[in-house]
Amino acid sequence: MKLRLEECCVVRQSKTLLESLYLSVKPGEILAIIGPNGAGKSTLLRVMSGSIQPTSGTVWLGGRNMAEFSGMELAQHRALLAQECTTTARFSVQDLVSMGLTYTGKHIVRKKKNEIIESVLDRVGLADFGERDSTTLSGGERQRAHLARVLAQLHGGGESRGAGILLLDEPLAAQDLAHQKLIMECVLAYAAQGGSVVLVLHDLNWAAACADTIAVLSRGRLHAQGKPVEVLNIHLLAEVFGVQSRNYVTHVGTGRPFIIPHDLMERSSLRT
Ligand SMILES: Nc1ncnc2c1ncn2[C@@H]1O[C@H](COP(=O)(O)OP(=O)(O)OP(=O)(O)O)[C@@H](O)[C@H]1O
Repeated sequence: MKLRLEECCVVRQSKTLLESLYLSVKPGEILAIIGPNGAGKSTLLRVMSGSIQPTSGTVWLGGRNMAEFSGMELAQHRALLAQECTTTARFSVQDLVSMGLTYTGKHIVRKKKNEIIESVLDRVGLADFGERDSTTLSGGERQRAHLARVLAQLHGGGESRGAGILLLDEPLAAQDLAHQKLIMECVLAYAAQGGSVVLVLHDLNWAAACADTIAVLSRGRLHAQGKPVEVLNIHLLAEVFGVQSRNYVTHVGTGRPFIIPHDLMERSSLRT
């Protein structure tokens, strides 16, 4: 199902958080949203998920205005992993994940629900954590438990292989390298099955390595949009992030850019 934003603006307390945005993601595509702190990335993701309405403009989901979707319909088609996932009540991890099935798993029998929960926990590297009190999880484990909840939601909606939309806000922020890789594998697998994925990422190299399209937000505006190789360059780093870098390299095998903090490395080597 295609998701498309048409001239979307968000204004809060007379401040424009998003300005006249046009953006789309189609089935099978991975879209990475990058930009400095406060650029409007999380706000954009919330608009794309339908959890907040744009002040003006329209979000189209499969050709229908998203504002017309019921909560149940939205739950079946898209799932949002928010930037901060807190867990205060003492649910077990499997109960936390089963909350993803509250709407979309109503018709599913208990045995099948348990299979879904087991499968998504395995995918996020928490196969042995089902019985654990979720308030005792580490930051990275907690984020992955919530990712499992979100995957379960789409699974219950029948969108595990197909037209669902997975919206992830900084899913790598709390993860070590092995788990960053595991999560990006989940993302690639979901897109390979025909799903759409929208990721807010601060790590530009993961965006460069895995995204089909990168959208660069700066002060609520779409500064640039295109393939990683078209978008990521030293001019962008200077203009949008205010970081001067003399160089970046291109990965020989794939032709995708890889950004190295070249100047910092040179300065560090002077200290040794
Ligand atoms: N309800 C609100 N009222 C006023 N300003 C808001 C409101 N919500 C968000 N903002 C501001 O809008 C801007 C965009 O916020 P948003 O969370 O979308 O940024 P972001 O790009 O995700 O940032 P980060 O990389 O730091 O997570 C920020 O300056 C934030 O302080």
